[in-house]
Amino acid sequence: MNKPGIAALSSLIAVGEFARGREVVAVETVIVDVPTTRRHRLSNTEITVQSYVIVKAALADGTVGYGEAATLGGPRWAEESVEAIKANIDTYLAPAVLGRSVLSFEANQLAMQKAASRNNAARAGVDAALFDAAGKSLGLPASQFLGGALRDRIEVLWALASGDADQEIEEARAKLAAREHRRFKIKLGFHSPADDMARLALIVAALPGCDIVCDVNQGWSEATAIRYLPQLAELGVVLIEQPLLPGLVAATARVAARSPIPIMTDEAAFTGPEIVAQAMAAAGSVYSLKLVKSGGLMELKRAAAIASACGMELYGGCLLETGLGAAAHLAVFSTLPRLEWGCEHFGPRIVKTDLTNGEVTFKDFHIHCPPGPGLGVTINEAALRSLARKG
Ligand SMILES: O=C(O)C[C@H]1C=CC(=O)O1
Ligand SMILES: [Mn+2]
Repeated sequence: MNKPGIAALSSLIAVGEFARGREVVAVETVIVDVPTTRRHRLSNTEITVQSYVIVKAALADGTVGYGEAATLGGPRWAEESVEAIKANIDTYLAPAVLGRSVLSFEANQLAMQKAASRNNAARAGVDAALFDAAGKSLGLPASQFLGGALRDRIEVLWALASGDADQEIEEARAKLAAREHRRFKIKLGFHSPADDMARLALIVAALPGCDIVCDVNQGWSEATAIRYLPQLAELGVVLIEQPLLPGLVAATARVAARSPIPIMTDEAAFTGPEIVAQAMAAAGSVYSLKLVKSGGLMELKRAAAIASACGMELYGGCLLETGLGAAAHLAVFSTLPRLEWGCEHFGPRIVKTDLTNGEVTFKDFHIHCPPGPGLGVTINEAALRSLARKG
């Protein structure tokens, strides 16, 4: 059987009346450096400034869409840095989608995958801008292209990550009092395990009734994880995220087998085959969904389907995105048949200046999906200009 090429598929769809005027005519990028409200520590990096690449896609009909590619601490959380993301979008990904119909979502993603392998955050940034432009041009929310929304709000967790228990308790109490968050993620692995346990015990005692998730960001060995599992269980921790290095699949599976607390796979699985490998090895029973891992909105929805089919529960992960990146995730999360663990898109509140005009809102412990066309957010152009990296 002859397989139609990407170009042929794209033009097949592009003959439709809806495609007219909806060709991508420009893709521009800018790096922004956004200070955070406090130091955010992980086992292997820490930040006081969050850097993103903001992607602007323009259509022939004059519509403009925006997307965001997030990083954490330079090329530390993952291999992509904002400098590399910008260069690879400008040189490879933008030319791959220019001239194509913005409505050819699958063909555009395939063209980007052909132009650059991996580069998931970069592809996700362009993909989000295209979904935003497509939705704004047609007056439809991006979730409509993904099967339509099943929910308009999602329970949202807040991460405590200064490393100072007193500060963290005060921060959590303020979030509780404002009825914004009642689930908290504690970052572990930057203090000694014994110090982390003492810090965790103080936080748990100060927050009765709150769900506590611990993210080790690969900071422990198998032996350390096994040694501290009983204490984590005793403290009532509900989920342990990425305790070991991604390559330690068998060791993580042994930890999972002894753990009364489910293990969540984060950095260990970006692609579909990686998700399947983790699930088949029994190394994780919950999967953290992130655009920077999956490379696009449709791809993120596929990752959710793969993880679910393997029996994993789903958690809406983040990389401290602004309202723009959060909205791109919410467009997908809102359409998922299952999202057992809610999400953690606290990013718009940890940055000192959000890049949107506040369409993503936090109320009654939920993040509310912005209902407008495209990703449902508009860009605060003055903030974008003032935070854009110069030179
Ligand atoms: O989960 C991560 O590993 C990355 C990031 C997301 C939330 C947070 O506190 O850190
Ligand atoms: Mn994580």
